[in-house]
Amino acid sequence: MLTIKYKRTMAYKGYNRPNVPRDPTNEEFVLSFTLDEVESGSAGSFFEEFGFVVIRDVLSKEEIEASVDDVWSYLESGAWRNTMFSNKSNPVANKFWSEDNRKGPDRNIPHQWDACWPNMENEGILGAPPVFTKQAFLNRQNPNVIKVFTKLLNTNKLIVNIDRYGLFRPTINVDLFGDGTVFKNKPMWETDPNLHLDVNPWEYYAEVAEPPKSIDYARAFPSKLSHLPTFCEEHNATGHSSAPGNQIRLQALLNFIDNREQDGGFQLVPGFHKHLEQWAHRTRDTLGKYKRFGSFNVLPSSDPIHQYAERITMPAGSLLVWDIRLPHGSKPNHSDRPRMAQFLKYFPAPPKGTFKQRKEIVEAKLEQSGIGDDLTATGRKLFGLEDYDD
Ligand SMILES: O=C(O)CCC(=O)C(=O)O
Repeated sequence: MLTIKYKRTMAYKGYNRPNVPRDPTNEEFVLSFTLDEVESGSAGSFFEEFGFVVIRDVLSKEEIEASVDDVWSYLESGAWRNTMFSNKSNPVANKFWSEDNRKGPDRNIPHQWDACWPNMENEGILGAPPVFTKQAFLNRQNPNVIKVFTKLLNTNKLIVNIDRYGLFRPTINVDLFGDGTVFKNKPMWETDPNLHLDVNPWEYYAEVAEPPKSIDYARAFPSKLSHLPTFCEEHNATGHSSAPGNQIRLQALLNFIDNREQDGGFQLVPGFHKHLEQWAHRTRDTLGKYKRFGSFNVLPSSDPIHQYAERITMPAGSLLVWDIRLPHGSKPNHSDRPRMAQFLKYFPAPPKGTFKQRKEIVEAKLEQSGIGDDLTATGRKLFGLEDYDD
């Protein structure tokens, strides 16, 4: 027992945890940067040091309101159900399909949130499928968001992945019927605390680089317009650190409601991007032995790494970007306020023609979303509908 503990602690020898500065104007939040500070490079210097950065005022008040409304509407629509129950044209699904069983719970009646809630509730994610709503697409093509990624990735030829929404239910003083009559604490709505890596560190830092795997976007589902979880994972199949586009890999979220410590939400291990390589070598024959082939690696709750994690709190409308090499995850909600976010990943465009299958699916989903003329020329490239010029 003692030996294992010693070995695990050794894995963090040489890791120097930097102290994350607080916002001098509001101690509830960590230090954040403006879009001008992204331009000037000061946000980038912070990012290099800490492995993450919060950019505030990326979304306008109207965009925040529209996004909050869209997360609730998405919950209510039931569009997060998997294809068996949401795809009318599938003969098996047809047997079960009806307008009634397709709906989700009412945003104003938390009493309904027990019996009917999207899966992945332990993670605070609204169901497994990626989100294809108009507002989610608009946020993905938001010029301010693109500005940040263009600067941090040093290229304007970007692709965005199609990811999900996060919604942590409030757990304190919940107004069950939305009419001020019955209030309950709901500890069972707390999400599981977790730290993980969306990359396989042992593969990323392998002595011999293996070629990256190709992705089947319509994997295992009868209709190419159905469930499609692969979209959320595409950025994780990184392969080796020396592969093209792998020198820096970013993940991000847009935060829609002021997020304080007690609201639960994102946490990370600051500065760990500088230590991951060492850690991967040290843990290759212990942790790595069991998790070798996965690109999603949860760090055991007994691992001392949890003591180094920090909640990243921030105002509504902020964009948080982190390096894929940071162990990260979330902590549960302990307040009367929900936590809401949209997850995003941008990456340099791969060679022309890589996205034939992906393009067909995204094109159909964009049309279904009703984005119409609001799809921008940049959006068409970001979503992979059109190639970038050489
Ligand atoms: O913010 C969260 O709830 C966790 C997000 C996360 O772990 C991820 O996007 O990989």
